[in-house]
Amino acid sequence: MEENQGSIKAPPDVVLSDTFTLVPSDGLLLPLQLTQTELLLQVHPCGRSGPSSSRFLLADCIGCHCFKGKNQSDPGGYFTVVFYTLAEGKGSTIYRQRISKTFRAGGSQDRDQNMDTARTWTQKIKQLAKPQGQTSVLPSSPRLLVLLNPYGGTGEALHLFQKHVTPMLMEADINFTLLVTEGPNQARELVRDEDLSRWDLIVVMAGDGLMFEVINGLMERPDWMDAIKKPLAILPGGSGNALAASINHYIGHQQVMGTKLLVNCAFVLCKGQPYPLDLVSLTTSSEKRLFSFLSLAWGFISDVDIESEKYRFMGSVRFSVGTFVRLTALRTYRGRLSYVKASTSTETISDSNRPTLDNSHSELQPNVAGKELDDSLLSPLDQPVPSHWTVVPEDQFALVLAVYLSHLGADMFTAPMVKSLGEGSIHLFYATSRISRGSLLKLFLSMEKGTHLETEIPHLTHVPVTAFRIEPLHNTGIMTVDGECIPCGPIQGQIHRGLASVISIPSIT
Ligand SMILES: Nc1ncnc2c1ncn2[C@@H]1O[C@H](COP(=O)(O)OP(=O)(O)OP(=O)(O)O)[C@@H](O)[C@H]1O
Repeated sequence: MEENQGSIKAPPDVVLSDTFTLVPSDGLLLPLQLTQTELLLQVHPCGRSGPSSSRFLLADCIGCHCFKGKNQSDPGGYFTVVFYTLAEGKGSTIYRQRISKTFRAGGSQDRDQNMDTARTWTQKIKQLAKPQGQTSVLPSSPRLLVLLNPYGGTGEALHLFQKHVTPMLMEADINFTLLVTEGPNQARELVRDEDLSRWDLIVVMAGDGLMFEVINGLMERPDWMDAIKKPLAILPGGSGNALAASINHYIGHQQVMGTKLLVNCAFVLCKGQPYPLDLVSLTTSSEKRLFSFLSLAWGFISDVDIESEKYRFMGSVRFSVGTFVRLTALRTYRGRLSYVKASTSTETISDSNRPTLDNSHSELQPNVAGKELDDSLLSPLDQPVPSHWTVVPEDQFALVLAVYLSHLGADMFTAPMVKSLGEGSIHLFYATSRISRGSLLKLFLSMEKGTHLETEIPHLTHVPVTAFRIEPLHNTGIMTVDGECIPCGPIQGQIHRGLASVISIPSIT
């Protein structure tokens, strides 16, 4: 919202213009104008102190409703407009905050006429508040299935959903069915067997672990090719919340955590459209196939992730505590690492050239052989990697991380080079045992702001790749996929660009 000192200059594209009383107010009639992009309210007549006009962006508007006055003798017609504007909160952080404005139309003695005016404004505001210039893939009243893990993060997901998300969805006229999960794998089995035509959107209010379950459940279906295109949405309710933080970053929102991140993401859910999400197909030596949207970690990062489970009550601080604990007794792991370098043409996708769901232009588009998704870059795990692969000589590693989103957690801006969803690149980081504890500490302390790669860190390598293979020499240690623990052993993967679909909005910057 912007406030101006001068009177409203007549904008060139006025759609509606009238005078209303602001409720509650001192009864003054105030001029209100609706343009294609804004609602402009003249608050005070010129010459009086204080801001004279307020401007609200329709891009920030999630809903508008009209209603009659409570009192039968009141002939007024009312409408309330709800915005989630970017505003500075405590500690100078900028995040979305609710502003609602209620107007009373009382130009006539006839209640029906005043209600007609309120209805006309409501309908026009709702129409113009829809994302403009984009073909909407979702219906105007989408049917949402919300899967919520009550034990994610600090165990407050249900309370946070009811307090912050339910009111927003109601104001945005979005219906939802809430399913609170009762244990691990329930969500995976549900999406695997569900009649997906009942839902327009599957929303995950949890951490990245539940989203991992949902994606793998969809990929286990016989109709996975269609099922994996079902739009997914994330609301942060876990302790890591990497997908939520990454989308928040790509949009241009400031890095925030907790309820601020939740409100930003709930706004995205109300206003968003599906965007392509890359998946990495992972194969283990037991022929098990997994689909990952975030990361594969071996060594320091997965050790911290899993060993810090016991500090879960601390929320995301658990990762910082876990980092200090593990640094004092750093473990290293012997193994081999190989990869296919990404071609330098892997470009950042701006909103204007972003591939649509059906029209991705990359050579990394999913390749379907028969009914299987073909990992064309990979050879079987029990055979050597193809000759064009780069092979890192066998070494002792402190960490190996393959990450495909910008954030590994709400305050872990691990891959600042990732600017948008669906870029088609895996960012492979590895550090050998020669890295010093001091360097590792510096790396993790500066990761919060994403400044860790601004100076060279000896013995840490970063390379963008499209496929990789990790071969631990001993099956000890911890490996995680999207933060979930898997048995440690040989594993390889390749990226499939835009295979899944996730709700986001265009960048605001
Ligand atoms: N009702 C439940 N009880 C116990 N575990 C559950 C339940 N529902 C889901 N789970 C499991 O909990 C695990 C972690 O869930 P989730 O990702 O939501 O939280 P988190 O680990 O706190 O967050 P993050 O993954 O972002 O760190 C998932 O593997 C999921 O299978």
